[in-house]
Amino acid sequence: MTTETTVLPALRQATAAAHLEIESVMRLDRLDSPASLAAALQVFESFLSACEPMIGRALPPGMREWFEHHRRAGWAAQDLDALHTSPLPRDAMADLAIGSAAQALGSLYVLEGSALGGRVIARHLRDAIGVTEANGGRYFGGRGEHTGAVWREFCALLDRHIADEPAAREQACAAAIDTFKALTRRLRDRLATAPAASAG
Ligand SMILES: C=CC1=C(C)/C(=C/C2=NC(=C\c3[nH]c(/C=C4\NC(=O)C(C)=C4C=C)c(C)c3CCC(=O)O)/C(CCC(=O)O)=C2C)NC1=O
Repeated sequence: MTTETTVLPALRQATAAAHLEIESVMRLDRLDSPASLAAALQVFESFLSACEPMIGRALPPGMREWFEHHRRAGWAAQDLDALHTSPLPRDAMADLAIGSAAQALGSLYVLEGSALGGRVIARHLRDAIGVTEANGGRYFGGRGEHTGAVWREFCALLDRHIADEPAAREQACAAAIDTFKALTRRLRDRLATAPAASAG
């Protein structure tokens, strides 16, 4: 038995640098036109479409049903449709291995954590470029007023389902770092080449 009762502080600490790095690439002020929003959404849609099935297969069985109700790739796809933007080609995500339950939990920490920005981002999209849930803001608007409750639910499930041993925590932390890095790389590549202003 360890005395540490939650894996969350370990995940936060392990991913602190990777988190800062992604924030420097994915700043809100870069979502300043429908075209730049669409470029970012292409990356999130492609990333989630590849990661969610990997995570779903590897999660502890007791978490799979919760996960099925909280997948978000479809929201990003819906937004691309509303913005008349094609999805990117399917991504094999060869640089991200999610094989164990601990790895799936660590990776899902990153995806669920990112949803915490929902309300801030929704307000920004509405005020800056007139985007609402109906015309491209479904993914970033996220769970709205339920955001905090879903996050607390996820944190409780994380603690319940992670094996109480150092190796499981280490795997979860490594997978969380890898998830941040894989997404950061794709955002950096896409946002470097995306149009800076609205293509109309
Ligand atoms: C795209 C814009 C975008 C924005 C502007 C954004 C904003 C916020 N992210 C937050 C927290 C987290 N964010 C991440 C991961 C990513 N953050 C990112 O920006 C990207 C891209 C990520 C990865 C997918 C994680 C793991 C946590 C949990 C940290 C924890 O509690 O352990 C909070 C809450 C801050 C607080 O109240 O503590 C806000 C406001 N989220 C976005 O996706």
